[in-house]
Amino acid sequence: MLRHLLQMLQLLGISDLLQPVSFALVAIFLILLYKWSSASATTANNSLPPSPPKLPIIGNFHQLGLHPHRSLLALSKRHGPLMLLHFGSVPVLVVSSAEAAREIMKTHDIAFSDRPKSTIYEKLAYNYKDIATAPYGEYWRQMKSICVLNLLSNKMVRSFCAVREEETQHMINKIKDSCSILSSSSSSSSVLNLSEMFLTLTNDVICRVALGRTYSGEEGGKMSKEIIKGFIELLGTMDIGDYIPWLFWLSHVNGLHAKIDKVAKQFDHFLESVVQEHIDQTHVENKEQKDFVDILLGIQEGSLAGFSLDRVGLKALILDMFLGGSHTTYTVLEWAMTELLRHPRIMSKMQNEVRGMVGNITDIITEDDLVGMHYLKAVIKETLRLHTPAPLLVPRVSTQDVKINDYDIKAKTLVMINAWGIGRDPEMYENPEEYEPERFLNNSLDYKGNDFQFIPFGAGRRICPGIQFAISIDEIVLANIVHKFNWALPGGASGEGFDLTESNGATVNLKYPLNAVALPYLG
Ligand code: HEM
Repeated sequence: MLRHLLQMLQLLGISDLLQPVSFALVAIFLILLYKWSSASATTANNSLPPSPPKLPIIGNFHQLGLHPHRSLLALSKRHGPLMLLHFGSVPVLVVSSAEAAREIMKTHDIAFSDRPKSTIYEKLAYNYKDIATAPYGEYWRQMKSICVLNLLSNKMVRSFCAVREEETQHMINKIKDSCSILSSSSSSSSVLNLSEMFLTLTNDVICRVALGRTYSGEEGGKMSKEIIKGFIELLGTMDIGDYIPWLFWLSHVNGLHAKIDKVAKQFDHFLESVVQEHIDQTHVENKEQKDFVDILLGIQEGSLAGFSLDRVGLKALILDMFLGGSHTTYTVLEWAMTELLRHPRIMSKMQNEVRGMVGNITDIITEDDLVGMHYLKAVIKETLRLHTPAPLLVPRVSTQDVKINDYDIKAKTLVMINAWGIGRDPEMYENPEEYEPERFLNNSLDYKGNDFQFIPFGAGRRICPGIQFAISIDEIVLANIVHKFNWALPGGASGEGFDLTESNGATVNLKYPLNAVALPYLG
C-alpha cells in the first residue's frame, strides 16, 4: 500500500514535495481511509461497470503504479474488461478486451471521439490547436483532413522514400565504421547504442520531411531530441489539478507548470524560427521537394474553402508530426531488435528471408525490394502487439451518456483503452506472452483499425494518421540492418537474462538503452 502511494506521488510529480514525517502521517491517514472505504465498499450502482474499492479524495490513483498498462490489466482480470475507476473526482473507464474496444471505437465511435482537457495538453499543444488533442469537431476534422490528404497520404509517404533510404544508408555507414574499430582493437567503444541510433535516424527523417533538413549539430539539433524527450516525458505525467481541482496549486509549487512552460516555449521558439526561415525563402525557386512546412504555407496562402490555417495551427500540426511520430516509430525498432537478439532462431529466419530475396548486394536494400518480405512484416506486427508503443493509446472522453453491455457510461468519462493488454488476451492469442511472428503469417490480421484484438494505432475516427509513415521507416531500417550485419549482445551475453524493464511515460521503450555488437555479413 505504501509502495503504491509512493508510486502515485511519483506519477503525479509531487514525491519531492512531502518531507518524510509529513509523508508518513499522510500515508497512515490514507491507509486508515482505505480500510474504511474497503470495509464499506459495496456495489453501489449495478448499472455502472464494476469498480475496485477507492480511496476518498484520490480515488484509485494509488493503484496505477509506475507502469499503468500492467497494473490496469491486473485489475481488469479481477473486475472485467469494462472497469470503472476514479482518478480524484474524474470517472475513468478502462477497456481491456477486443469486444469492449469495438463498442467504444466502432459502435459508439462518435460518442467517444473527444479528447480530455488537461493543463499539460493545453500548454504544450497550443491550447488544443493540434490534431491529437483538439476537441472532436469541425476544427479537428479540417486539421486531420489537411494532414491525411496533404502530409501523410500514401502518395506523400512514398515520395519521401529517398529520405528514408539516405538516412538508413547513413546509419549503415556508421555501423560499418564501428565494425572497423572493432577489427582494429577490442575497445568497448565498438559496442553500439542502438537505441540512440534509432532515435537519431527517426528524428532526422522527420526533420527532413517536415522541416526540409536535419538540425543536428546546431541549436536546433538539441531541439529535435532533447526537447522532444522532455515533451514525451511531460505527456506521461499527470497534473494533479486536472483530477483534484483544489490541489491545482501543488503543480505550481513543485515546479511542474514552470517546466511545462519552459518546454513549450523552447519548442515554439524553434518552430517559429523554422517557419520564418521558410517564409524568407519563399521566393527561392527549384527546391527539389517541398517539405511539410512548405506545403502548409501553401495551404495557408490558398486558404481551403471556409477554413484558414493560421500560424499557430501550422506550428501545432508540425508539433504533432514530432510528438506522434518520433518516439513511437523508434520504439518499434528498439523492441524489434531486442526481441531478435533474444531469439536467434527468429533473427536467422528473418535474415534468411531478406538475404534470400535480395542476395549479397552491398548497396542498400530499397523500398521496392521489401514488397515480398512477409516475415519482416510479421516481425514488425508481433513487436507492435507485444510491445505496443503507446500501451493505453491516447485517452478519449465521452461526450454523452452511453449504454454498453448494459452498463451506463456517463458523459465526461475519461476512457483508457489498454491496447497492450488486449494484445495479450489468451482468448485471442495462443501463447500471448511469447514473441512469435509466425502468428501473423498466412492471415489478414492487421493494425489498420478493423481487428480490435490488434489496435496499436487505435481505431475509428481518431485512428493514427501516421501508420504508413511509421511502418515505412521501420521496415527499411530493420531489413537493412539484419541484411548487412550479424548481431550479438555485448560480451557474447545470451538473450535469456536480458533486462526488459520498461521506461515510464506515454510511450514505453526500454528503460536502459539497447547495446549490441555488429559483425559485417559481407565483409
Ligand atoms: C509506430 C508508430 C506509431 C504509433 C504506435 C502511433 C500510435 C498512435 C495512437 C495509439 C494514436 C491514438 C489513436 C486513437 O485515439 O484511436 C495516435 C494518434 C495520432 N498519431 Fe500516431 N502513432 C505512430 C506514428 C505516428 C506518426 C509517424 C505520426 C505522424 C508523422 C503520427 C501522428 C499522429 C496524430 C496526428 C495522431 C492524432 C490523431 C487524432 O487525434 O485524430 N503517429 N497514434
